[in-house]
Amino acid sequence: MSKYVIVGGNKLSGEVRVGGAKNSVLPIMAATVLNGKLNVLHDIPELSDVIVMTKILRSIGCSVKREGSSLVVDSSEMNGCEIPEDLVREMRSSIIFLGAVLARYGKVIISYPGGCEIGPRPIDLHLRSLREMGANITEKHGFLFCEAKELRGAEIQLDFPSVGATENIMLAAVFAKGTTIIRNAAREPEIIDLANFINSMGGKISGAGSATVSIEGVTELEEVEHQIIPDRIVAGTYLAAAAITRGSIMLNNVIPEHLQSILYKLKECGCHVVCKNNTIRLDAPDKLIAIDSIKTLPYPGYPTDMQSQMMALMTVSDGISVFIETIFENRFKHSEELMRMGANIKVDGRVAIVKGVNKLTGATVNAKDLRGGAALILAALAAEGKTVVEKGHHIERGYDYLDEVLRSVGADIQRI
Ligand SMILES: CC(=O)N[C@H]1[C@@H](OP(=O)(O)OP(=O)(O)OC[C@H]2O[C@@H](n3ccc(=O)[nH]c3=O)[C@H](O)[C@@H]2O)O[C@H](CO)[C@@H](O)[C@@H]1O
Ligand SMILES: C=C(OP(=O)(O)O)C(=O)O
Repeated sequence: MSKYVIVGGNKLSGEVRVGGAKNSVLPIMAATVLNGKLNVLHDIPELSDVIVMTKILRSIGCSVKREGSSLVVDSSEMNGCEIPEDLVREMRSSIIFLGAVLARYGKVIISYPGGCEIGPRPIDLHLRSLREMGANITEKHGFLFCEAKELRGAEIQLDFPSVGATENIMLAAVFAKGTTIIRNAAREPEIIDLANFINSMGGKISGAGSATVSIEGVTELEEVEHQIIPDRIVAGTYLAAAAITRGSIMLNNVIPEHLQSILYKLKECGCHVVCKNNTIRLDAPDKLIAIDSIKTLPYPGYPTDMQSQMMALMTVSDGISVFIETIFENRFKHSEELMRMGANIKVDGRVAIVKGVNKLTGATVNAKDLRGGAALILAALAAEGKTVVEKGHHIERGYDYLDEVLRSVGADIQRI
């Protein structure tokens, strides 16, 4: 198991190119089963989640080849609909095979998904919606047996704008008879990327990025080549890394519009931020100002996936910040580890109160989940002395070459 050893105190300075978004790549990889043809995907990060997705695709007969930063998936020889349980339990996104394989094969057997422990992550909205489209789903011994001779278009009202449920419905609806309308759909940029991918193959999806998405069923899809959008959370994490070290950074290959809620908070804590075309430059102040409150919300609200990194930043700010986590029930596990480093944090259910301290001190800490792990790396960059962040595999689900990238902008960090 990997760990990261960091000696804090270096101001970061330099340029970083941001790669493709994990949360776009994973559903799009699942969507490659749809066309039964060649799919060429560009800007694919080297993440452990991408490796798991690759193994799943291969297990059902697809060929997957990495060519530099591109991935070539040929789904013409797909010959199975049973998704291996050990792989499904490794990550949440495996559940997106539910809609994709059902659409292509008319049948799928899949277990309940695993992933980071950040609170309960039910899939009731996914299942209810697919049932509304005519899927017959039975649940037994932790497995889902789904079948649909023909899926039909339906008007689906989501109780919550779930990212995964919106994606599963979009995928299932691609070949459905008639039109499917999703109301209260998730509006994340990754939903638009998935829709663009499907439309490039000949699908008919409109409204992605708004609360109402409409999918008209088609009968066939073509070969496709697609560029994945840049990862807004990775971008936000590197901006926060520069901010916590009182440094500066220039990010290339970003879509500033996707980071508006994050940039707004970084400006509130005193950072100077300039966006120009596909770049963002951040210069940090000598002393960060505490942000009054951060409430996580579905896009375009402040993302839950940037909550822990911003908390790391607030541990060394001037004043008190309140965090309200509305998306996941148990996403403050990093706070205990930050406290080992000298942070002053009180957690009560979904609320955390952070009182800024003058300095953090290096310690041995555990990454408990992906973004919480990233938050510990950020804290370590600012802390006095040496920090060891153990259980680095969580971090490698979402950040590739993290140590190399941070070293290239001046950090003292080693991956062991
Ligand atoms: C691979 C990927 O894209 N992951 C992202 C996706 O996860 P994911 O797609 O799992 O997140 P959802 O938007 O579905 O979940 C948000 C909330 O809705 C609840 N819920 C969801 C589905 C359901 O059937 N029932 C239900 O109650 C969840 O428990 C959670 O509390 O969006 C999250 C919220 O922005 C991000 O943190 C994840 O990084
Ligand atoms: C929670 C996350 O991802 P996943 O949904 O893949 O677990 C995340 O990216 O922070």
